[in-house]
Amino acid sequence: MAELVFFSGTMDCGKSTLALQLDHNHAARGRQGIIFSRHDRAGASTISSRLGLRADAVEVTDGFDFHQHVVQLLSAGGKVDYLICDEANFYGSGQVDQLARVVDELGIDVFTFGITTDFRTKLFPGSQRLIELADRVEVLQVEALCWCGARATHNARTVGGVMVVEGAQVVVGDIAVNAGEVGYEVLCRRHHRRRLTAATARASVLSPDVLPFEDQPA
Ligand SMILES: Nc1ncnc2c1ncn2[C@@H]1O[C@H](COP(=O)(O)OP(=O)(O)O)[C@@H](O)[C@H]1O
Ligand SMILES: Cc1cn([C@H]2C[C@H](O)[C@@H](COP(=O)(O)O)O2)c(=O)[nH]c1=O
Repeated sequence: MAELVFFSGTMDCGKSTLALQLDHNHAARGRQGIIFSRHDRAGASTISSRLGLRADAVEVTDGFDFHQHVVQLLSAGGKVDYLICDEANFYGSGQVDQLARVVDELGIDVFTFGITTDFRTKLFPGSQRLIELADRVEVLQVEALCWCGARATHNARTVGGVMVVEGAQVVVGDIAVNAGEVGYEVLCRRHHRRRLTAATARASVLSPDVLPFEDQPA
């Protein structure tokens, strides 16, 4: 039976890599798939992984209708066995409903990939709907790590390495700490709550305020 699966995790845990691997494995067995993405860092109509893999993809725009797109392809005599949907956190909740229809009414497997929560720990609309509708939610096995070594569970947005908590939900970017640039860093919940990024933790260790006093007068 066809399935709607949501592969989720933090940024940088290997979601796009897995999406491309799944596509490769299914295609190698003669199955016909379509890859979709939205706002990939490498540009429109692309799916890219930090391991260097990249492929063409159909760009999902605001008005895009997955069900209509697949029905049109099938009506034109095309074959569609599965959909790979990357950056699904950026999809609209209605588009996730369309994906569920593709599974239930057309018998096509849909594999979706995305982060669940934004830099403020709030669910993205697309991810929320996937958690509500998916047959399975799979948390990726390759764990991204916080600077402290604990498993990273949250995504922080940074400017010059300092965590920020104001701003638009969607700002395309990468894991980075370049001065002045908007970037992201994955953290454990404890350090996300305390807004302690790698750079701020390093700075607080180096700060004379927190060094033990020596040669104190008696
Ligand atoms: N130079 C490297 N050598 C080995 N693995 C790497 C390297 N660079 C990135 N990776 C792996 O790629 C993962 C990120 O993959 P990617 O598919 O881009 O993640 P996501 O889509 O979840 O943001 C990292 O967690 C790491 O395991
Ligand atoms: C936390 C968070 C992330 N984003 C953006 C940043 C990246 O462009 C993507 C995630 O891509 P990845 O392949 O999972 O690394 O999402 C955002 O727009 N808003 C956020 O709060």
